[in-house]
Amino acid sequence: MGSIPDLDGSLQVRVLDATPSDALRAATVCAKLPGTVAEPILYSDARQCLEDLAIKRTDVLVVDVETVGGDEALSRFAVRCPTAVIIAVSAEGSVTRSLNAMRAGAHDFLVKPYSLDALTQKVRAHLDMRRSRSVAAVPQPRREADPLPAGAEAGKPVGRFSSQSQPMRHLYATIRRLGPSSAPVFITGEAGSGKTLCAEAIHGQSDRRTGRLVTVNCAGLGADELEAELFGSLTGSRSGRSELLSLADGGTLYLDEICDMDPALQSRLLRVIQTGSIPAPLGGSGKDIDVDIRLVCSTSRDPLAEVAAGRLREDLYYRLHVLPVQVPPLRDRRDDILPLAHAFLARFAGEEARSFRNFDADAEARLLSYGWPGNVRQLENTIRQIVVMNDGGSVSYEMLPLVIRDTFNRARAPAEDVRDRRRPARSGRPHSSIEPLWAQERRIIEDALDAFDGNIALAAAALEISPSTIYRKRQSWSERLQ
Ligand SMILES: Nc1ncnc2c1ncn2[C@@H]1O[C@H](COP(=O)(O)OP(=O)(O)OP(=O)(O)O)[C@@H](O)[C@H]1O
Repeated sequence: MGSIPDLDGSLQVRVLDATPSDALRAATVCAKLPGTVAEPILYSDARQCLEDLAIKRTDVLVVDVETVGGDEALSRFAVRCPTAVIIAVSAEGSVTRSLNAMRAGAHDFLVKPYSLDALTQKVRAHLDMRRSRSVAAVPQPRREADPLPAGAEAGKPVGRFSSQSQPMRHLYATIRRLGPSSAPVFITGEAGSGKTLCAEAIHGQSDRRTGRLVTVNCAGLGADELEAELFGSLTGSRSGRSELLSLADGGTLYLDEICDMDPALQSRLLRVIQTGSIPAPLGGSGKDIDVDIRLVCSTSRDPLAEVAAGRLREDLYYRLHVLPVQVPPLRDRRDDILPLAHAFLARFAGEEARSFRNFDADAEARLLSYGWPGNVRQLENTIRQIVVMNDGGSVSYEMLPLVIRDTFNRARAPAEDVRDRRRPARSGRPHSSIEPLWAQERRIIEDALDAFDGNIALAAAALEISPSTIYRKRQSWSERLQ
């Protein structure tokens, strides 16, 4: 049991989910993983799966937390397949549920209904990490120095990046150079440009890749929740220890959108960086805990302007801004647009069983001239939307979403919209009839979900946001309404 995935024979996949359609979806994705994959085994009975894990090899286990019987039970599954990549899925999308699943031994967590793409990416990323770990474990002859790859080699894509433009080749070389250091990295770049991919690649290039990469979206959690998850609390954490920080011990902590972290939390983080230890929770009897964590953080804003505005502590900025990395916006690397569009087209056409193979000349010209304010994420979502809504051999200009086809008209429309919307207020619309922003946002997102029969991936694509934004928003609405 517990052989190295994909290195000695076919990949063995097991899926445990009492809902047959969910089990089948997961199995279909796993069957398409790279390399030789044995026919995935589906279980609806947790006991049968547990018995098989004890005696049969498992490389990938996709497991529904509710079918297993909760997080405690999940840990019994995890100990029976210590080298398998375990992805826990659950209909409950709370941060606590996801953290408990990870504590129980899962490598990653997805909220149902998850997109097939999200599952593929997670399984692939963990398999890649395992593969590089097992290769690293083979003793290498001692060398005087480990030179960095030079020239063209240094500019080859790292991690999950695939683009090849000159600015990106420069970025890959930078990541290779700073990856092995333990100094903090500060990533800047517009939303959707690839900052998360960058953090993953930096972790993958470091000796810490055998440890965890723990990602925290500072914009996605309320101040109290983030504090409890990051620093632990006597009431909120079972052990009284700092849960996320201790999960990242020996690995990398990626703080996404650091400027959104509450200033009081920024002070506590600064103290952890200064002392290299996590203070025991206030009022507790425990001791400070020494940790070895590499910090990588990101922002899509101008960090110095955030310091000037008092949203980012200056002393924290200088502690974190040691190795700066900038991910260029897509409009500044137009050579990437068509190769990325073709790669997304091939991927989504395969996933959605469509026959698209290319773009016609007008469509290509428009993709190239468009500004892509939402960067690679917008391009990815646009291609997915086109593939889902159409079929044919090549993508035509008419298949492009209106916002991309007709920038001039769309650019005028919002201003007119705003004028139209302001008019009723001036004519005496009562203030009490103005709906709060979060409620308007909720209505728009729920309309999109209705339009796509509850499919979060498609609704997110149409709204040009990431599926995780929808999950986060839903979580915050349910908390508001409790
Ligand atoms: N060079 C690339 N090659 C392939 N896919 C990419 C590339 N860059 C970004 N992507 C894809 O684009 C999407 C957005 O990337 P990512 O999440 O890393 O951006 P981000 O800057 O962290 O976004 P945000 O600021 O919203 O958190 C992801 O689905 C990612 O896989």
